[in-house]
Amino acid sequence: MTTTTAAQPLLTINDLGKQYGPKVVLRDVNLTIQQGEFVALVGMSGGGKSTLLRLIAGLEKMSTGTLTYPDVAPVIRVMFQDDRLLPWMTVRQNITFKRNDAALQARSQKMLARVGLEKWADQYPAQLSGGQKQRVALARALMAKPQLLLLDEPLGALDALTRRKMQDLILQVCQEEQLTTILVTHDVEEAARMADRTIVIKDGTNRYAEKGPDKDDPAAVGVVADQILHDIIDPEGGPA
Ligand SMILES: Nc1ncnc2c1ncn2[C@@H]1O[C@H](COP(=O)(O)OP(=O)(O)OP(=O)(O)O)[C@@H](O)[C@H]1O
Repeated sequence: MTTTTAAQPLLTINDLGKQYGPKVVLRDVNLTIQQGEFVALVGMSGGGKSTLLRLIAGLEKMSTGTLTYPDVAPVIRVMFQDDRLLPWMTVRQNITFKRNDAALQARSQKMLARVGLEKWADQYPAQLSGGQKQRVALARALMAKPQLLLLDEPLGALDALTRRKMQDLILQVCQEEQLTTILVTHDVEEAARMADRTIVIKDGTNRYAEKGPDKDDPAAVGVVADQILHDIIDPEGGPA
């Protein structure tokens, strides 16, 4: 997503560190996320990407450092790899939690339309495909009109074609809703394809940042994906 207005920080992370007991998972993370930016976090498995996302979400406390919002604290929603839908509720109930408020019902209708599921509103999660369930999870995340959407491998369990369609849907929705988005992914091509900027988390810190390709040039995605992969595996990598 390309922003046309001058970049304004949505959140700033300074010298962030996270330990679990003696185990240091993150250290010296310094990062600024701009409003409207789509940022991907990539890196080796166990490198601390999801931990960083949970810290940003406020689901865990950092051990050291600060996370500040130059403006007001944004409304944040998280989408995970598993859809976390309630099986005893219909699609609509899963996103409205059975509240009957008229504005909420209207927004649920709009969000279901946005993710292409109006016709599935009265079905139960067990009747949906994996991709459809993730669409419901996306609609649910959007209900609160978040400013910051955190995506923790939400497409990891989907087949390649469904995944590609979901990438496009997420990009479109993020643009329409003017969201700032942080995506954790294992897939370097997904990062290159979706993100304005990809941050490589390595040795517990943010080592590299790769700018996303021109979205109108499909061939450029592969070039950026290769560079991200190189950053991840480069044994000589220094600080960003
Ligand atoms: N609650 C916890 N207690 C102890 N260790 C934890 C806890 N949560 C995460 N860790 C450890 O922190 C490290 C980073 O985990 P994290 O899930 O953030 O990595 P990741 O980069 O997201 O990995 P993956 O790509 O495999 O999902 C791992 O070694 C993990 O075992």
